[in-house]
Amino acid sequence: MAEVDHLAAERATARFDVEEMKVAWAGSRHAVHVADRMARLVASDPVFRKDNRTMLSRKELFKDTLRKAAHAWKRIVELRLTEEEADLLRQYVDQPGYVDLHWGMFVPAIKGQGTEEQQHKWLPLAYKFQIIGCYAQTELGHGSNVQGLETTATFDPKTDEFVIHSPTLTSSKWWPGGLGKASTHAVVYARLITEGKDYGIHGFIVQLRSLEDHSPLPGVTLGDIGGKFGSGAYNSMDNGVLRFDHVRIPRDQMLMRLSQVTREGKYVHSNVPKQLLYGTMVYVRQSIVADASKALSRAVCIAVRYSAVRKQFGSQDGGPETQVLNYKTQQSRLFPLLASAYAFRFVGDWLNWLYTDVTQKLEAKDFSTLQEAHACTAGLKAVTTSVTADAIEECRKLCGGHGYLNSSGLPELFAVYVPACTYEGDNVVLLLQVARILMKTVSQLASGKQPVGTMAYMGKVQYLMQCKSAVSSAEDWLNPDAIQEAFEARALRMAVNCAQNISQAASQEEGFYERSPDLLEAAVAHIQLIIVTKFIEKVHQEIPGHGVKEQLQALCNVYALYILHKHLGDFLATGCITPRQGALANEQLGKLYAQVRPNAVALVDAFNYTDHYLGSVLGRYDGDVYPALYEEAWKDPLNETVVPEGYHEYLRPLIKQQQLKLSRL
Ligand SMILES: CCC/C=C/C(=O)SCCNC(=O)CCNC(=O)[C@H](O)C(C)(C)COP(=O)([O-])OP(=O)([O-])OC[C@H]1O[C@@H](n2cnc3c(N)ncnc32)[C@H](O)[C@@H]1OP(=O)([O-])[O-]
Ligand SMILES: Cc1cc2nc3c(=O)[nH]c(=O)nc-3n(C[C@H](O)[C@H](O)[C@H](O)COP(=O)(O)OP(=O)(O)OC[C@H]3O[C@@H](n4cnc5c(N)ncnc54)[C@H](O)[C@@H]3O)c2cc1C
Repeated sequence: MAEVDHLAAERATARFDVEEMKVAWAGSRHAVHVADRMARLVASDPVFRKDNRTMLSRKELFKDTLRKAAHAWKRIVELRLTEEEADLLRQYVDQPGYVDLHWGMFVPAIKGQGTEEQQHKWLPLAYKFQIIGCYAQTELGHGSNVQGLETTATFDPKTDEFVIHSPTLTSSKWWPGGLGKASTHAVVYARLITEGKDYGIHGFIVQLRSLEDHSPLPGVTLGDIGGKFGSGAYNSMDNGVLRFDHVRIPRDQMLMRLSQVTREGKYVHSNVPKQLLYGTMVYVRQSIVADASKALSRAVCIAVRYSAVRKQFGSQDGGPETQVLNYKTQQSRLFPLLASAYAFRFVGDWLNWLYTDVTQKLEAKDFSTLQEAHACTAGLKAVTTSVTADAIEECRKLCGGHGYLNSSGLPELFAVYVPACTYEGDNVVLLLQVARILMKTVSQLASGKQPVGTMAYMGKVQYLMQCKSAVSSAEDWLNPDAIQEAFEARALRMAVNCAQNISQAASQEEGFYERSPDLLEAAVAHIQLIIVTKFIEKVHQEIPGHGVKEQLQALCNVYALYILHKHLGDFLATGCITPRQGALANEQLGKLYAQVRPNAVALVDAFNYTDHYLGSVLGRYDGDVYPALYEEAWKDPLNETVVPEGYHEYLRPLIKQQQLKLSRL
């Protein structure tokens, strides 16, 4: 802990119990305790140092990632960490690497799509790192369109094997994390062909590299796809390319939980929806929502603390300069992001609950909630990642010039985070999936079918299509029912408008295609409603700790009214509220910002991040920013010598030449 706390005065103005807010943020006292322990374990270990990361070459960075992953594993084994502790430890190491895909996709794919026998065979190997796996789905030619993948897996009944082949250049697997250099195995998605028939995409476990010397197995060509956006950042990951030339694998390496190929080559599909093949993606999408709140809260923590330290311009009478956090513009840009971090945290918890519930139902062969799980994971993944990526960049701007320095932590955080808008489903593609489900739900309303889950509000169609908001003062917008009604009416009316427009087209498909920009907006409105609803529900729960509930209430209102203000066009165009009511919402928002202001630093302290995890001189807990910035600059390799390399080759001759010219004049 720092000797002098430059943010002490800020912390003293907090009107709530920060320790209890930590519990509300983490989910339980146990969660705070474990996270704290793991974060400190990582921060105190020199192997996990990361302040020099942006200065390493790609090769050095990759080797550093291998070293950290091996050391993390050693610590996990030595300390006999539980699964929960090990996950947290990896999170705090905070360096993308092959282990993310090994634990995050390879293992879940086998768990979700492998038979019990297959799980029994492969999972122990993966759990002990006797094999390292990745998830090889995307190809050079196709990523979003999974049904369009080209790799083939043709069954050969003579040898009881599948022949895995890449028939074209565009069928090369392209992007899988961990594939380029680290993985020994992959779950490969390929078109299953048996008895001359193409049965579409299925998963297969394929060994890629020797377990003795790591060389590629015969028929396998593979490597890294090259450098990516930003210095350091996601370049620690070996995203890879992979081609197969008639590689043979035993039949029992097809993941056979959902469908099987018999010894004779008969294709048998179990009586389950074929979309269960996409289960690993659904699992990862729900975890990405929780990750969004982590990335967003990190950026917000840096920007809030620095805005409290940074001062610009004096008062009229030459008094002390003003903390930039006191500028209303700074507050109106920053506090909605702070509120969004909390909103995403709580909707992430809810989504995790939904996912667990759906998984239990699927195990009991109840598939009724599959569509709800798909719509919520796809939509929330899309909205939370898009907002977070934009917000990290906004936090960089909120930190002025210093935000552009690598030592602020923000450039790297942005570069690591921004592909989340693309991986696990491009956000536009995912929102169009939500829109399709919305249109299906609207079309079923006429038949009297009652929508369920997060679509249930659509059942109130008669009321929501004609209701008028009763808000008549700014304070009325603090009523959760007023907020809920406005968001429900906006989402439903946008969906119904789209459905009406589509119905006028020559065909449903053509109408959907023509109206897809409007459909995106309708999907976003629906997802924002879910986030607002889950935040309101959270605040309705019993929340212990002095002032904690009040702060969360204020943040919930900030989130909802900020969205209302930002998307005012939607609310006005659908007639849910009047321009005057829109103005009242904005007035209330200003009052809420004033309420958040004295609590802002304490609200980011409640994230409980160590300085190591934040990785930012601007976001330091003690607020002692300037000496740290100054010191950090000297660590740059350019400052290793006073006279730079290249001086004698390029600078001196140039200067001397000009001096000579001048002396001749
Ligand atoms: C750390 C970073 C690591 C990154 C890793 C990666 O990126 S890995 C790579 C990540 N790659 C990607 O994320 C690729 C993104 N692309 C995709 O996920 C799919 O290609 C697609 C969903 C866009 C279309 O799929 P399609 O052409 O097969 O389907 P369709 O549109 O014709 O709809 C047919 C029906 O299926 C339903 N349904 C669809 N999905 C699901 C689901 N998950 N669950 C349940 N249901 C689902 C849909 O609602 C519809 O229902 P209806 O109306 O019949 O009742
Ligand atoms: C960092 C990173 C890690 C990754 N890790 C993995 C991994 O481990 N394993 C793996 O298999 N894959 C991985 N991927 C691949 C990733 O899943 C795909 O890139 C992603 O699904 C998007 O597909 P695409 O690249 O084909 O984009 P495209 O679909 O080609 O997108 C291009 C543009 O077309 C638009 N578009 C596409 N279809 C439609 C449509 N129907 N309607 C309207 N617009 C459309 C998109 O919005 C986008 O603007 C990774 C990607 C990245 C960037």
